[in-house]
Amino acid sequence: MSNPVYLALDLPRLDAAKALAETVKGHIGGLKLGLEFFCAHGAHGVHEIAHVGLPIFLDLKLHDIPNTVAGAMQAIHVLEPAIVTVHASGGRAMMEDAKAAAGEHTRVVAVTMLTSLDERDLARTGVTGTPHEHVLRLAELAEAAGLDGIVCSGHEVGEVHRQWKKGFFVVPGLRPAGSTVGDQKRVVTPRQARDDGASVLVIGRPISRAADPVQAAREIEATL
Ligand SMILES: O=c1ccn([C@@H]2O[C@H](COP(=O)(O)O)[C@@H](O)[C@H]2O)c(=O)[nH]1
Repeated sequence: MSNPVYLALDLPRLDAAKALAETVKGHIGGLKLGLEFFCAHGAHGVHEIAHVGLPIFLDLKLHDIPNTVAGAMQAIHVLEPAIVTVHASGGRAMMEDAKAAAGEHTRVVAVTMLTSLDERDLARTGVTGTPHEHVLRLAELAEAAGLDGIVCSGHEVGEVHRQWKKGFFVVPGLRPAGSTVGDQKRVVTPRQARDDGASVLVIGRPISRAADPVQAAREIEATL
């Protein structure tokens, strides 16, 4: 089985991001480039990181009208990402058009409820029900729209996996036992998420901010 860990390269400097990726590449399965990276370094930065030789996950969390999101998906074809994110709350038509516009080898997955939110935060956005109910509802919508899977926390992935057997599940908000949680609220360990059916484990700061990132990545790998 290939390594399910995608390292989130949320670093401001391209040279530092590339050096970190090169250092830990033997202990991870892919590299996740998010908004911070893409806003700072754009397509050039993605090409640079692609030279490391691991699959690239473009976590752009696209959320706009269907025509605009489809245009953005077409524009990133050339970067050949393995995975791209859109927001499920953008609606079914937007997700359908995003999938139709994506490259043949790109998995399109929908962000359901950010792992930095809890039930109280959700209620404040005007959404009724529990995080569980909200995630399951959006997972159903993403499946109906023909997407490959969703992004959710480790709290929900087990139930979503039972309901969507062939889905592809990306789980961030992962913390090895005893590590700093930071701004994340719905967290589980990497092992727990994998056991509950996660396809991809997104891990950033527990590796990138560790005193020894290789050792941190190795220790996570050993738990899986
Ligand atoms: O719900 C979500 C969706 C995306 N993310 C992203 O994952 C990483 C997590 O980084 P850590 O340092 O391990 O907390 C980050 O790039 C987020 O943008 C998420 O955390 N939650």
